[in-house]
Amino acid sequence: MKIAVPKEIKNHEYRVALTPTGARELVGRGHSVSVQAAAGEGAGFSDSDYEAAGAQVEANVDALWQSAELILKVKEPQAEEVARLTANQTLFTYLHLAAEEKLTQGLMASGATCIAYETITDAKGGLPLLAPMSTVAGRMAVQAGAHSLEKAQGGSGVLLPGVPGVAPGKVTVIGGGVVGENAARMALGLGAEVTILDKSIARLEVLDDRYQGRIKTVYSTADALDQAAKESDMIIGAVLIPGAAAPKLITHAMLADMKPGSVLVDVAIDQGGCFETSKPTTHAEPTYIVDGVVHYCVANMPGAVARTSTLGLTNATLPFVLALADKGWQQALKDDPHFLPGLNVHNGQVTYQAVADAFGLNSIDPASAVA
Ligand SMILES: NC(=O)C1=CN([C@@H]2O[C@H](COP(=O)(O)OP(=O)(O)OC[C@H]3O[C@@H](n4cnc5c(N)ncnc54)[C@H](O)[C@@H]3O)[C@@H](O)[C@H]2O)C=CC1
Ligand SMILES: CC(=O)C(=O)O
Ligand SMILES: [Mg+2]
Repeated sequence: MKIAVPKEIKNHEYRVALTPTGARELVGRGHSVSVQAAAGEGAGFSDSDYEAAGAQVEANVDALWQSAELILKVKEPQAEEVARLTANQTLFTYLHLAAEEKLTQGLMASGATCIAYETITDAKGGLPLLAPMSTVAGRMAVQAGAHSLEKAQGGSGVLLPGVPGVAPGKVTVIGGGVVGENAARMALGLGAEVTILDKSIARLEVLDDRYQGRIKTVYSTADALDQAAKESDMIIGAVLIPGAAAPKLITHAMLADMKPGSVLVDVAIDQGGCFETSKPTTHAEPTYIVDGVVHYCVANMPGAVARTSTLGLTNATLPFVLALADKGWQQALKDDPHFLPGLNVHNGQVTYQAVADAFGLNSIDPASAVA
């Protein structure tokens, strides 16, 4: 199979979808791999590393896209990438479609087969291709939030661990999944007072057991959210309803109850965000202030730590990439019930119910697309 790896073009996105190690695996199985010149640079992989692994380095972006059967990316395609996609191509990347109607329409119009990393499941009920980047983003959320608390950033001037004789800052994490637990761990490590809110009692039980009371767990209700808004120095938004738009849990009106200079870090921004006043930001300008509350809403947080993130992401994606290349997308998805929900768009139709629901579109069962 002819596989292409473009250089990512989203703002300050330095990850790459395939490492030289992955290229070597594919080439060893008889596939042809073209990597755009300098695609791996931001993650510490040179063109000659890819060549040594048996890949071709392609400087001509048009030629790279036109010759590909399978395109491997990290971030959702940007407008100029959508325009390049054709009906006989398969795209494998993060898509987050429920947050982006225009992108959804563009992918439908392309006729391409679009498989999202973030809706692939595993036997334990997890999202194995989202989890490594959620781990990164969760760990980064606290350092981004702590920086945002500094006065020069518009923050309240609270140091999370406090000092002897001065109480630590309060961090509330909404959603105790992969992002939430990793954020909570970091905040705990810094010496903050940490509370996690979740709708899942089972998940709160796991966290309570794991952290032995060092992290408070609270069932997420409107009352609990009101209290979090009033008391927290930092709130981290880490909820997910897989594939769907995030619920708005902190409303604009609730900002009036928050302490001036407190910080909202909306990690769920890639699914539309879980705070009403969130809008996507970039690493170039990560924060903005609404009613005295600092908002950090970067939609590709792991892109900033591209070396670690690329290695973590490609460890998780490689088995799926190999299955797509070896078997073709239809057989690969047919053979694996956890890979099948990755299919979001095929042949002009949405194949993921929550994405269709977000925009009032019809969807078809992904199983019918591979039959
Ligand atoms: N901004 C960025 O760069 C990145 C963003 N993300 C995003 O972070 C979000 C969270 O991802 P994960 O932690 O992997 O998901 P997860 O599925 O592991 O955890 C989500 C948690 O939210 C809880 N939840 C759902 N609705 C809730 C509600 N109304 N109130 C309280 N809790 C609720 C669930 O019970 C679950 O425990 C996703 O939108 C993901 O795409 C992930 C990586 C990078
Ligand atoms: C999950 C995601 O959006 C990211 O890693 O950028
Ligand atoms: Mg996005």
